[in-house]
Amino acid sequence: MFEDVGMVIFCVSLSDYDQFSLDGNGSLTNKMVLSRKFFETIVTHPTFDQMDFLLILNKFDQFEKKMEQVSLTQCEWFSDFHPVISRHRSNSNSNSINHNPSLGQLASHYIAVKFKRLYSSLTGRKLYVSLVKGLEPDNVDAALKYAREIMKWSEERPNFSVSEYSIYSTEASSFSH
Ligand SMILES: Nc1nc2c(ncn2[C@@H]2O[C@H](COP(=O)(O)OP(=O)(O)OP(=O)(O)O)[C@@H](O)[C@H]2O)c(=O)[nH]1
Repeated sequence: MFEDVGMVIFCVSLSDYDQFSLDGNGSLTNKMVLSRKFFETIVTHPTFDQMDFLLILNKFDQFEKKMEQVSLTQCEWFSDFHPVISRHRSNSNSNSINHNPSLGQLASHYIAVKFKRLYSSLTGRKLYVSLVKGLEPDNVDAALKYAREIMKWSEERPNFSVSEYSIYSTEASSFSH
């Protein structure tokens, strides 16, 4: 715990959705569910009250590959993931904007919305999210640049709330790639 913290960057490995680990009570628990529990603890901690949070969804490269082999519903939190897939979807070039997103892109947006809804229900605030490939330095730099921008916005933010445009619904706004 530190004083003068401007924002919290919380990292989650996307590829954890089919992994298991022992929780504090010694029970085998899905690692994404463990991340969610830890996220809930940090988000509701009084030290971070009213603080901006940036969720980094890391290992997007591994995740895209894994999604082709292992269903996201392996994680109980994601049991309602039923994407509508185009037969002409592309799996490559995940950074491009296209109208046929890969399964990995659909799934990562779904996970971002899950965390955004959870965060909003706990704090009434908006969660910022960034998809990251941690082994690509430019990708990490872009996420950190996004974090600096959020801090700047929050310094400049007037004392009234402004509704923001979102293509993913209110809870799912502010999604960085
Ligand atoms: N492919 C890929 N590997 C990554 C990425 N980010 C980190 N890594 C690699 O992941 C490894 C370490 O990450 P983890 O195994 O998650 O480390 P950890 O948090 O100590 O692991 P656990 O506590 O067991 O979950 C290192 O080998 C990193 O190089 C990424 O975005 N993509």
